[in-house]
Amino acid sequence: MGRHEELRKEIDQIDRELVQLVEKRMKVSTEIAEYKLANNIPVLDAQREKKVINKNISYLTDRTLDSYISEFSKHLMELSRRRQKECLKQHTKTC
Ligand SMILES: O=C(O)C(=O)C[C@]1(C(=O)O)C=C[C@@H](O)C=C1
Repeated sequence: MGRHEELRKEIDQIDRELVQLVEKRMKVSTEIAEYKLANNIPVLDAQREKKVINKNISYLTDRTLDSYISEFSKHLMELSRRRQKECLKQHTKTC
């Protein structure tokens, strides 16, 4: 196997793990949505989002990746909010 293919295999494995973790995160987010619905709490919590971004950046060892992880976290939470809203709207068993 050439080096390119070898590295792609590595990426594929990382993506598999990432997808599994994102799925797990989305499930927890859905549970939070249920809690928010029951307790009349809005989906967006801007303060919490700032904390999550800073926390995630702090896990990095490579400081040159700060802005990437900041953006990645923002995207992740945007998707999480979208999913929460979708679940609250439909309120079906799939969520
Ligand atoms: O912590 C919450 O209240 C959540 O709903 C989770 C979450 C997240 O995905 O991390 C999603 C939406 C909020 O704006 C803040 C954080």
